[in-house]
Amino acid sequence: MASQDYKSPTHNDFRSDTFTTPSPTIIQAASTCSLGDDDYYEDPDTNELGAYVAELSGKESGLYCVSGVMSNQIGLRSLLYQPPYSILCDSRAHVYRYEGAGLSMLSNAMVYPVIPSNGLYMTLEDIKKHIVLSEEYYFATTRVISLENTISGVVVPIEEIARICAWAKTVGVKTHLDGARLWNASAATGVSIKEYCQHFDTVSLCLSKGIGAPIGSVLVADKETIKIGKRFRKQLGGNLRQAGVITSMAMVALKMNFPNALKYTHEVAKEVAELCTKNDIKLLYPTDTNFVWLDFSEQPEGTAQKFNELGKKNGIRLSGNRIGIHYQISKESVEALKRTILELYQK
Ligand SMILES: Cc1ncc(COP(=O)(O)O)c(C=O)c1O
Ligand SMILES: C[C@@H](O)[C@H](N)C(=O)O
Repeated sequence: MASQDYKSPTHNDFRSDTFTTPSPTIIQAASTCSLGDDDYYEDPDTNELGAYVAELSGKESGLYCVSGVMSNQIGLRSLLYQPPYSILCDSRAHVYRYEGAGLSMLSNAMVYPVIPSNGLYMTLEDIKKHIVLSEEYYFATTRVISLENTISGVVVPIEEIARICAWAKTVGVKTHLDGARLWNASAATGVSIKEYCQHFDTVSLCLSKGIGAPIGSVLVADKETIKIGKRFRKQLGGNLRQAGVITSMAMVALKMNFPNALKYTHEVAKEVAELCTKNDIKLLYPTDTNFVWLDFSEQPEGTAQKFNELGKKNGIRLSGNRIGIHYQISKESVEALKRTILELYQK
């Protein structure tokens, strides 16, 4: 279901779902947006978006942030007091690997990265093995467990989330969810955003990926934590003036695309995964949502580069072994992708 009212310039871009572009319908929202000053929290469209996402998540309050990095870093910082302290997360976590070392520079936090024993997502057993609960002066006591769902496109089971967060509460550790693609987890499992979010103290929800908004994320939490987060957003220069220009578009995108546009991307991803399986092409992770991961570990050096070049020849954009499907990917691009994969493996 590529967006019916327009063909995105990124209809052939499989590098990531961050490449969704606002359709005319989404852009149109900006022409009738409210123009309040969001530094005074007086912009109706921005307040409405925060309240709407908070309602979906079952949290008291939502704070609009201009990026997922900002909402993650504010969410985590708002749960931390008096360093030294540590945050425990998956060794692949975005908050640890791809946010400019924000945890060490903005939060002065140590990070304990954990390689999940099942290779897919951290379990409570993994966490218990690596968490530091001692208050002894030797240690940076773990104050927050940060999960990511989906992680590498894999859905973390709600049962595991419930176990981890319930246990964290018993030992006085806070929990954050990087829910950049929680929309995808919900669309894939039918578990509501609210059911996922109820377990966490803070949740960051991106609107600029599969949802298709041009900019932004929303951090949701209780009122007190969001009040603390507002100070950190101000410090980061994240308080906008007439934010309605972009939050109006985000609201339209969210209402238009969740969950059906995401379900479509999951169907396409499964179709590509099935082609691989049928041709004995190994995948690195299960295709739970909108990412297909080719396993290049047994392929010759330079396979990723060769894949990108073959893609370019076939008119599509690739970025190594991770294939990202977004709702604006065209059918002809999917066919070109399939041809490219079969060419790469000489099938
Ligand atoms: C899992 C995850 N969290 C957070 C982010 C950060 O979002 P943004 O690029 O909007 O800062 C990304 C990247 O897009 C991501 O993949
Ligand atoms: C690379 C990373 O920052 C981005 N979030 C992506 O998944 O494409």
